[in-house]
Parts: sequence; structure tokens; C-alpha cells
Amino acid sequence: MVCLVQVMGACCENVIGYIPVPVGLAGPLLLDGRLVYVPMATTEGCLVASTNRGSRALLKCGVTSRIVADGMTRGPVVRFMSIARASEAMMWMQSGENFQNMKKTFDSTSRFARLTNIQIRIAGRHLFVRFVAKTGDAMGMNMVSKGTEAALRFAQETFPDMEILSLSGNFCTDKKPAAINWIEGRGKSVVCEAIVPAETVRTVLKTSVHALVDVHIAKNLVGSAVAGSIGGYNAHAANIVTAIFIATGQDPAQNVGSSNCMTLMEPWGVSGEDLYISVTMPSIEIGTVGGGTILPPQGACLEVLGVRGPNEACPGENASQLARIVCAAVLAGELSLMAALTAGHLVKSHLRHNRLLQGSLGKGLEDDLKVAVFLREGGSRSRELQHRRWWSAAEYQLAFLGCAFAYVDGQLQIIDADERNNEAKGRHESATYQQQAAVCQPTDLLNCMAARDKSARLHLRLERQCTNENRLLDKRTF
Ligand SMILES: CC(C)(COP(=O)([O-])OP(=O)([O-])OC[C@H]1O[C@@H](n2cnc3c(N)ncnc32)[C@H](O)[C@@H]1OP(=O)([O-])[O-])[C@@H](O)C(=O)NCCC(=O)NCCSC(=O)C[C@@](C)(O)CC(=O)[O-]
Ligand SMILES: NC(=O)C1=CN([C@@H]2O[C@H](COP(=O)(O)OP(=O)(O)OC[C@H]3O[C@@H](n4cnc5c(N)ncnc54)[C@H](OP(=O)(O)O)[C@@H]3O)[C@@H](O)[C@H]2O)C=CC1
Repeated sequence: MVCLVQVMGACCENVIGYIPVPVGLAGPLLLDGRLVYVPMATTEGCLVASTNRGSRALLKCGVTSRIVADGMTRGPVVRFMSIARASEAMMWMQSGENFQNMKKTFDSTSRFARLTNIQIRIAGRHLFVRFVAKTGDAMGMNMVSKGTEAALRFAQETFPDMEILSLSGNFCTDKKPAAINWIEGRGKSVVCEAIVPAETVRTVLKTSVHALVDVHIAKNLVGSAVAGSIGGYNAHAANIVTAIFIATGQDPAQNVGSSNCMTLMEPWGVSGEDLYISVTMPSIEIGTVGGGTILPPQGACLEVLGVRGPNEACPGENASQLARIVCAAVLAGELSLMAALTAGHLVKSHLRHNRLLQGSLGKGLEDDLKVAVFLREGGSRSRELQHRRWWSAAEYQLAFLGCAFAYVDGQLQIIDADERNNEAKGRHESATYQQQAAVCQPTDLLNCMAARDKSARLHLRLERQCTNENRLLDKRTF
């Protein structure tokens, strides 16, 4: 549970409660040789399934990522009596020695914030000064604002006639669409790529490379140009960014700049049958300390990703790794949605995942909702082991939270690959957790993953048991 003490004075005022947002896991996503399970908080049915499908398609080839720039920004507006004084101050701030002195003042305000650059634009007698700083594992807005205020006071000693109109002059630019973040970058600038085999495009994504690239050019490049887009040369980066931001305690308003993304697709290989895909995200504003990251559920999601809190050995590494994960998950999401659009599956899949429960369940849910559990062997063409077990709706509530959990005799049981054998022996010896709470935290899921036989993949099918037919509602694989 979130403790009120942790919220007050840090995350919210006049607190009256909490809004639970469902958290789903997409993955495993193979990123830079490591498998990650990505928590996504969303109420948009289909989004996690889609990102999961993208991750599945990337499981063999993996995603490669690089951080190419790092710098949070604050861009105050200051004013002078004349353009002569404004331009004089501009020259002064840009000279090496004065910059070094401003940097010394800026850096003295934090153990981690380090000024790397200032970008100045003049507009009449106004100056817009964009302070760029590394901020360790923090997203850094408070830190950079603090440093900027101190550096401006230092400059005022030489220019007492400099009027500080606003510490934020929208040249930062924070939480508003702006070309500057798209062009210059803000926070972490990340790029990811993958080469998806033709066979995977056909079997997992249900389309062809030729059709996919064709639609990509028409939609993401030409379509976005026709719409006059800035930073929106993608299908739905904002979907994945926002869901991960909410799950991991980021400032959700920063999905504006953080979702800037250019997706690129090309035919690859000798015969052009494979798919090359890259996503370029120049302004992911993200951190693993500060803000909502201090709250236990959000912290648990960061823990699932292995990036909770500060990286003591190498400050900044946790935040950078989280930015890589966001970018790679966006790549997975782009792959899947673009494939669905190309195959004409968008509406069908959304109606299935957005409306099904309202339409066909509800009354009688407890009676007729059953869950069939299958175990599969690993590998892309996995063989379904002949194991099927019907769960009650109440048990499935737990399974729905992320993995194959059953709540038996007041204990949370995890059904693992061994269960098949155990059941054959007429008993259950699944890993048991002495947990009374009916809500599983992502850390439980992590433990479950570790406990389970890695070579087997768990396959859940949610079916409605009707008299005439068993109707598939949902399926997922872990
Ligand atoms: C829904 C799918 C994935 C079905 O896709 P499918 O290919 O029919 O699914 P499948 O049953 O053959 O399964 C393939 C894989 O998908 C995953 N998968 C499949 N089902 C599930 C599930 N229930 N839960 C978890 N994972 C699921 C899973 O990884 C599975 O592999 P397996 O594990 O079986 O080896 C596909 O049709 C799809 O991705 N649709 C696109 C949906 C989407 O991306 N929505 C995003 C929001 S759209 C929006 O908000 C933005 C928009 C559209 O307006 C932006 C724009 O302008 O473009
Ligand atoms: N002020 C503003 O204009 C805006 C504020 N925000 C809000 O700001 C908050 C985020 O600000 P942010 O500056 O990121 O976080 P914090 O204000 O929480 O600052 C980070 C703190 O963590 C400390 N710290 C410890 N270890 C590390 C490490 N490894 N790396 C970095 N810092 C470390 C810093 O130390 P030290 O004290 O030495 O720096 C600092 O005290 C969010 O709540 C966000 O919503 C959002 C937009 C604008």
C-alpha cells in the first residue's frame, strides 16, 4: 500500500485517495542481450497485448540500443533595457571563462547536476537562455531549476539591470510540444534498432515486409508530413511512453516531449525479405529517483526492470537504462501496431480487447468464466504440452494480474512447469508464497519468473465456458 506520509510533501496535496490503474507486463523483450519484462499502466485494452506481440517478434533477433545524448534543460527568459545590453549579456555568457564561472555556481547546488552547455536566443531585448545539465539518475527538473536560479543570480552581479521575468521562458521546453526538443534533444536521446526475420513478420505479425514498409512510408513519413507534424513520425510512441511513465512513477505530463519519435523501416538482407526497423527518440525525460519513483508500487515496477533508485556505482546509469527500455518497448509497439494496420486488424483487435467484457460477460461472470492453462515448451514454434486446467473466475483474478497464480487455502500458489508432473503424481508442489494479500506486486511476479522453469512458457487462455462453444476471450504467454 502507498503510505500517505510518502505522498504528502512529495507527490500530491489535498489527497483524498488513489486511482488504481491496471498494470500489465509486456515481454520478455530482448534488449542488448538481456531479457526485460516491461510494466505498463493503462486502461487502453489491446495496448499491452500489442507491445507483447512486438516483443515476441523481437525475441529471436533482439533490440540494440544506444544513448547518444543526455541533458535536462531549463530555459528562463530575462529582459534588458535595450538590444545593446541584451546582446552584450549574450556574448558575456557565451565566453569560456564566464560560462565556467556560471557552471561552478550551477554545479554547487547539487551533488549530481552538472551544467554542460547553454544555448541562447535573442528576441528583441529578451534573452532566452537554455541551461543543459546532466542530472544523474533524476529526471532533473527541480535540480536544473535550482541550478539555473543560482547561475542567473551570479550573472546578475555583472548585469544588475538584467530582469529575470520567469525562470521558465518556455525555451526549455517542458510539457509542451516544441521543435527545440525534437531537434536539440532533452533528457535522454536514445536510438534503437532491430532486424526482424521475414518468417517472424509472417507468423507473429501476420503481414509481409513489403506491405509493412509500404504502409510505414505512407503513414509515418508522408502522412505525418502532410499533417505538419513535429516529432510525430511514428504510429503510437506516446501509448507506450505514457503507460511506462505511469507504472514507473515518472511525471506523466512529460509524455509530450518524451514521445517525440521517428520510426524507420526498410527491407533488409540480400533478397530484402527481412525487416530493418529503428526508432529515434531524442527527448525522453526520465528518472529513477525523485518524483513518483519514491512510491512503493512505482518503485516495485522499477525493481522489475532492475533500475530502482540511484545507481551508486555509476550515477545516471539507472535512468539511462530505463530510457533504453522505453525506446525498445516503443519499437515493439510500433512493430505490432503497424502490422495490425497493414493487415487490417486494428478495429477487430480493439473491439475484442476493449468491448468484450462489457458485451458478453458481467452477469453470470462467476459462473461461466473459466480459465484454461496450457504449458508450452520454449521456442518460437512451441509445442503445447497436453495440460489444461480450468480455474474459477476468482482464481483468474489473480492470474490476470500478471502470471499463473492460484489462490488456494489462503496461500498464493504459482503454477510452474513442474505442475504437470506434480499433478500426475496427484499433488501440487508449485512454489508457494505465504502471502495473504489478494493483490500481487510486480516483485511477486519477478520471483515467480525466477522460480519457474525458464525453458517452458506458460500459456493462459481465458475462455467463456458456454453450453455450445468455448469462446476464446484472451490469451497470453509468459
Ligand atoms: C491484439 C493483437 C496483438 C493480436 O494479434 P494476433 O497476431 O492476432 O495475436 P496471436 O493470438 O496470433 O498472438 C501473437 C502474439 O501476440 C501476443 N498476444 C496476442 N494476444 C495477446 C493477449 N491477449 N495478451 C497478451 N499478449 C497477446 C502474444 O505475444 C502472442 O504470441 P504467443 O505468446 O501466443 O506466442 C494485434 O491485433 C495487435 O497488436 N493489434 C494492434 C493493437 C494496438 O497496437 N493498439 C494500440 C493502440 S492504437 C492507438 O491508440 C493509436 C492509433 C491507432 O490511433 C494511432 C495511429 O493513428 O496509428
Ligand atoms: N521545478 C520544476 O519546474 C518542475 C518540477 N517537476 C517535478 O520535479 C520532480 C523531479 O525533479 P528532480 O530534480 O528529478 O527530482 P528531485 O527534486 O527529487 O531531486 C533529486 C534528488 O535526489 C538526489 N539524488 C540522490 N541520488 C541521486 C542520483 N544518483 N542522481 C540524481 N539525484 C540523486 C538529489 O541530490 P542533490 O540534492 O545533491 O541534487 C536530489 O536531492 C518531480 O516531482 C516532477 O514532477 C516537474 C517539472 C517541472
